[in-house]
Parts: sequence; C-alpha cells; structure tokens
Amino acid sequence: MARGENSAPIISLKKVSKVFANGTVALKEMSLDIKRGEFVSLLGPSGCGKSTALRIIAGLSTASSGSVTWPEEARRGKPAEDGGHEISFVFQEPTLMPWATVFGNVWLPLRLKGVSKRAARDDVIAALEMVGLEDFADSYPRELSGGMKMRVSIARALVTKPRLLLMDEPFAALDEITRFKLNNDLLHLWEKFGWTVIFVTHSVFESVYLSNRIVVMAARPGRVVEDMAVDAPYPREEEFRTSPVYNDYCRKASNALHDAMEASAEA
Ligand SMILES: Nc1ncnc2c1ncn2[C@@H]1O[C@H](COP(=O)(O)OP(=O)(O)OP(=O)(O)O)[C@@H](O)[C@H]1O
Repeated sequence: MARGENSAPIISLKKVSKVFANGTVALKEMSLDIKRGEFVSLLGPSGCGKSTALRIIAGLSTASSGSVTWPEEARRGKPAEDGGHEISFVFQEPTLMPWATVFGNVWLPLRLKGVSKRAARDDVIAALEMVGLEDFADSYPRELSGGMKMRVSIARALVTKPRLLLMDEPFAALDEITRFKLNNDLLHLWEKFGWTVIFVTHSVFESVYLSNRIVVMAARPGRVVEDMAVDAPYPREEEFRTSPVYNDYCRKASNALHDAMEASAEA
C-alpha cells in the first residue's frame, strides 16, 4: 500500500482547543488527521500554536477541549503499552547531557526504560550509524559542532524506533549549509524507514523541500488556515531546490503564509 493511503489515521485531532490559565487561546478547534508515512510540516507565524499542537500530540500537554485519538492503533486493537504511542520528540536545542558521552546521551531513553548499557549497545550504535556518528560514541558534547550535536539529538530520538517523530524547529539554530545537509539526511532516513514525521518550521523553503503536506496555521487564536499537498516525488535532492516545481510550491506556501500572517494581524 502506498504510504498514507487507504489507512486509518495514525493520529486524529478533532476540534482541539487549548486555553492557557492566563486566557491565551493557543489553539482554537484544530482538526488534523495524520496518516502513516506522511511527512507533514506545520508552518506558521510565531505564536500560532505549532509547538502547543506538537506538545498535545506528544502527551506533554492536554487539550482544553476536543479529542486526540489514535485510530490506527485502536483498529489494530493494540494500544501502545503505558500509553507511549511510540513517539519521539526532537527539540530546537539538542539538550544533551554535557557530562555524558555521545553513547550515554543516546542510551538515555532506553536507560529510562531499564535497558542496561550492554543490552542497549547494538541499538545505540545502530542509531549513531543512522546519523553518521558511529565514530564519536566516546566523545563528549563539548567536542562536537552544532550540527553534530543535533545529529546526536536525532539519534537519541531514533534509538527507541519510534513510529511517529515530532520535530519542533530542529534545525532553526544551524547555519544554512548544515541545515541543508541535515534536511537531506533526514529525508533519506525517512524514505528508508517509513516513519511518520510532524515537523514544525517557520521556513517556507524547508517545509516545501521536506514535506508531502504543509499545514499552514494563523495566530490569535491559533488555527489551521490551509492544508496543502506538495505533490513532488522523492527522493528529493539538491536539484529539487532549483527546480520550477519547487519554486511553484514555495510561491504557493509563501502566499498561504502571507495570508495567515494577515489573518493573525487582523485578529
Ligand atoms: N504556558 C503558557 N502559558 C501561557 N501562554 C502560553 C504558554 N505557552 C504558550 N503560550 C502562548 O500560546 C500561543 C501559542 O504558543 P506556541 O509556542 O504554541 O506557538 P508557536 O507557533 O510554536 O510559536 P513559535 O513559532 O514562536 O515557537 C502564544 O501566544 C504563546 O505566547
């Protein structure tokens, strides 16, 4: 079956609202179905609720109203153990433990599940190989560049073999060359392993390059204003960045973002 087609959504948000204690309406009636294998970007101006939506999906925050369900799991009759839903989260900052080696940092999620260092070894090395850092297992974070630290953070997210990868502006703090390189590496991994990815970004260019679907959001209150497919084949390599089809999608996404910002300013 082609990715994302003819299957129950992996996660379904129905009219999800989030009102913080100070009265801020971070999300208003957000509905979103994500299917297995999709690479979905949440694109929108600052404050439109992208991170809030991701945190609710991850179970790090709860909705004030509306529902968050996992229809595919329910259909398989196999809810995730301990409500875990096989999710991993990558934040904008690598958030590595400075006193631990690269190996120790990547081992952490398994260690928290009670997996010993010896038992975790193969999985940790496999995750480091995925991000090209297998030779740096004994290095400390201070010895690594910004891009390498982010790779460690990604390896730490991958070591538990998640089905859903949530990424909150993971490359925003990196220089453009490193960002492009990590974009390519992430796409290669996604194509190989078939995860589902929800990727938060401010960048039109990054969202078009990576995703097969872009959900554009507006602020005050945070809401979905456009849901557009990026119907360009993978693998996408550097030539895609200079192709007419890429430019067309960037223009479309840029117009949608512009409209979203106007809608946010008017609100
Ligand atoms: N804990 C909180 N208490 C009160 N308001 C909050 C809290 N967290 C977020 N907000 C507000 O909710 C709105 C949505 O925030 P959120 O961080 O989800 O937006 P975002 O689209 O991810 O923004 P950015 O792109 O700047 O990271 C903003 O107005 C923000 O100030």
